[in-house]
Amino acid sequence: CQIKYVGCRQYFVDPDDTVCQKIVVHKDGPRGNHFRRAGPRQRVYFEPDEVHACIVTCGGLCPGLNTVIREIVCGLSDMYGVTKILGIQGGYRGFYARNTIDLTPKSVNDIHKRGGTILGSSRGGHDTMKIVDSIQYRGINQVYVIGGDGSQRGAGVIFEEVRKRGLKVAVAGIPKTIDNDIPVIDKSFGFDSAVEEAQRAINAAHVEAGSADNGIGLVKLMGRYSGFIAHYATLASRDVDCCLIPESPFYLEGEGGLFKYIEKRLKENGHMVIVVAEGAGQKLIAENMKEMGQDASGNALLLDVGLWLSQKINEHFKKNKTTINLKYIDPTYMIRAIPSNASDNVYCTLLAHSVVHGAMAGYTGFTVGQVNGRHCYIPFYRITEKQNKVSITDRMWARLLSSTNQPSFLSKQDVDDAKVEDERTAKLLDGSPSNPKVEDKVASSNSNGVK
Ligand SMILES: Nc1ncnc2c1ncn2[C@@H]1O[C@H](COP(=O)(O)OP(=O)(O)O)[C@@H](O)[C@H]1O
Ligand SMILES: O=P(O)(O)OC[C@H]1O[C@](O)(COP(=O)(O)O)[C@@H](O)[C@@H]1O
Ligand SMILES: [Mg+2]
Repeated sequence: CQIKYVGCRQYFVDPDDTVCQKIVVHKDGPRGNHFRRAGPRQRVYFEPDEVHACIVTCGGLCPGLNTVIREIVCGLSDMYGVTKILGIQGGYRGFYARNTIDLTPKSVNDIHKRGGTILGSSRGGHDTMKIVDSIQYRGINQVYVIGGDGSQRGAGVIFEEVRKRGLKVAVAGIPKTIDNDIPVIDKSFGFDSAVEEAQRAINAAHVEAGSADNGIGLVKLMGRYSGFIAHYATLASRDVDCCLIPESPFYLEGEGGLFKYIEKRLKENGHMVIVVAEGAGQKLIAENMKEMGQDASGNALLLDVGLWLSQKINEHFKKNKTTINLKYIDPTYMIRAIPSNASDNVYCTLLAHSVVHGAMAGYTGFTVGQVNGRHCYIPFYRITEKQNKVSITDRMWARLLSSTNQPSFLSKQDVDDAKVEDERTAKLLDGSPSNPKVEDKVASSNSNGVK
């Protein structure tokens, strides 16, 4: 089967092309992992009229979800002439407990202008047997899962079960996470939009703080285990005096602590802005509050660091008989609910087209992602074995510290621990040097040897 509109041979990707995970290597060192390069193949595995695709969105919202849905539908339809595309509503549990909708280029035409997901999403409800029964019963042979680390783990077990049953089904993921906590890939879609939108909240905090005596603007941003939004929004803004993230422990009292730093900034400048990622300081808060448990997907429910910090700062200055004006802004869900910006829209389009090319070529058990600027197919297990975190020992975090002039809050022990953790992560993600992975093809996983 051939791709519809392709006129020139150069457009196709050589199936043996690979993308290397490590771009900076020692001249005598190992070359590291390579992933299959994404893109259209001259020969594809599925005939368009035999394809029955489905799309599901799982986990929290993220700008760009609708763009990815739109471009999978339009990519399948316009590039390959596929007509049967099903939208699974309400996340994984939608496979067995909810309605489905038919998706056509016409029905998805305008959706990229809207935030959220037209399919709905949910946490929890991943029942592998019921999901694969539903895939089998409906005759679905391409499954597109748009979701974060949890969803990709879910896609991984669906892929295993599909393989066990010998079904001719391609299972493919598109990584979604506003927190940018998926490893290996350069960044996740929606992240740029989130950082841009966060600027509006930081600006407001700065205006409020600057207009009052001893004004303090405190902004909480998302980031459960990874503080990338707070980190990048701080670097982008230049109005932030202190950024607190989950990866970097901090303390309040004494020399080198947050209170002393606030006192110094107020003295120097008369006002200050603090950005805090929602997962920051959780250990510190848990010392005086009860933990909150877990959500339906097993993610930790967080204590509200923004409210807690506001209260602690207010108490501290009251005790010191200093009047301050603290304004706390929590824009988290407002940021998550926006449509994606222009650069994310382009990124979402490329990801969607790349994943369609991969599934049509018969690859399965992979997530599409950009690695060192090139799109490629990454086996599920490579991105689910570790979370992407801000490295507090690398130069990007050092740039932030020099831009805010905040104390590092870290002891030598903290830095040594972070270095050990960074090395462990690098080893785990690098794995053993290998040939291109994703050798899993729908055909080779089919015990009946179809095609
Ligand atoms: N280890 C896992 N195995 C199977 N399904 C999982 C696993 N972890 C999470 N899921 C499912 O993936 C979906 C999304 O997970 P969640 O953690 O809420 O969001 P995200 O995918 O954005 O990280 C949920 O329906 C959840 O049940
Ligand atoms: O209130 P909800 O929907 O559970 O979402 C809160 C969480 O969702 C996130 O935005 C993203 O998490 P996921 O990538 O797991 O969807 C986190 O930053 C935040 O802690
Ligand atoms: Mg997650």
